[in-house]
Amino acid sequence: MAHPSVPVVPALKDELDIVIPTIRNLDFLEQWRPFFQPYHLIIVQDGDPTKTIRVPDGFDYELYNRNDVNRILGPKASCISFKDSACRCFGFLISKKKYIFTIDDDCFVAKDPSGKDINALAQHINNLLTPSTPFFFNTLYDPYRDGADFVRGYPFSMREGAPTAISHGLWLNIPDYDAPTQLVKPRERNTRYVDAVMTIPKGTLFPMCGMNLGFNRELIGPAMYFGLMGDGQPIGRYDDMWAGWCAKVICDHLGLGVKTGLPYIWHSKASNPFVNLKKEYKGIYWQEDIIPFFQSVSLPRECTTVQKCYVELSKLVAEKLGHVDPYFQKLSDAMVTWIEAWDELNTPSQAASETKTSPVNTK
Ligand SMILES: O=c1ccn([C@@H]2O[C@H](COP(=O)(O)OP(=O)(O)O[C@H]3OC[C@H](O)[C@H](O)[C@H]3O)[C@@H](O)[C@H]2O)c(=O)[nH]1
Ligand SMILES: [Mn+2]
Repeated sequence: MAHPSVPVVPALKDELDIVIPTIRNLDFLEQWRPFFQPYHLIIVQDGDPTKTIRVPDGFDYELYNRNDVNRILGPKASCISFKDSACRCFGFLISKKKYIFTIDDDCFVAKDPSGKDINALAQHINNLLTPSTPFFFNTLYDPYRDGADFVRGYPFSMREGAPTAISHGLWLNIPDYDAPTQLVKPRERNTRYVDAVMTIPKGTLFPMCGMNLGFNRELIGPAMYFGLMGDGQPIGRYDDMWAGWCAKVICDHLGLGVKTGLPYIWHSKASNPFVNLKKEYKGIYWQEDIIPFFQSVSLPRECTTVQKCYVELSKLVAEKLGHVDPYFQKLSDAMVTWIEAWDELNTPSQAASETKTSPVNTK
């Protein structure tokens, strides 16, 4: 029990950045203020860099537009998508913190069945700070949660679990459906609140959605590249999917865990299914080749770091998916550029020299 006179410091206050990709004013932050205000925000402004993005007063943030991306990365900026939410991964790159939470600007505070506001950030932090169980499924779901445990038959030698790299949250109201599903079910809303957090078993892929996502940047950051999407690219809305597939095979290889389930956010805006179909359609049939590729990936023992795994994966992408479309050679090259940028920005000497055009705003 915290002593009343000692202020409670929010968990990971100085170890976590909140990354928001945006093309609009960030009024949505007003609803998140009780939960987000103590944390530093990294706002990645997409689209026209001359447009001013309004951020509510009282938030500590840094804002990067396309001019900043080009200035900081130089030629390596080619790996950061333009006019697609995939641009958010620049925020992952430029951050210096151990943890990241990323959220879309049309995601609001949801209420649990008791009517209480859900602090999605606190739940992600709890998910990330407790182990995962990728090697043996616990049928009572998250065994580290209050009121739960490992069930009978769960090997005691495996109850220490694995470090959690990713925490994948869900959405009430507008579900993250692909365009064909949106088109045939335009009025479907997700009203089902499932009170569970599960570890995605080792060897199983999953469709990672970027709108309500937390991860440990030190464990898996270099794999969280959201690919080449949007302007000038033949595909969109597969940014988070690509990152999730790459990250999951690397987590499996390195013995790290990925959780999905709580927390929920309230996803308020359905994007246009016709526009989405134009962005997605190649991905819808390419993924019939992409998924078997990721299911077949076996990374060599010498790949002991995320960077080594990722570069090895980029070679396999070119080799095994190059026949699908020339895009995959471009993507393979961009994956290597991303790792070069990651290592360049995250070596102490270089990182310190980065300056920001937009002054860091304090409360
Ligand atoms: O060109 C753009 C368009 C949007 N953004 C920002 O990205 C966030 C998501 O945008 P939005 O909510 O309009 O699209 P959704 O269809 O709901 O997004 C889902 O599917 C695509 C992605 O995978 C995304 O993560 C999913 O949530 C929002 O913050 C926009 O401001 C952008 O940066 N550039
Ligand atoms: Mn949305």
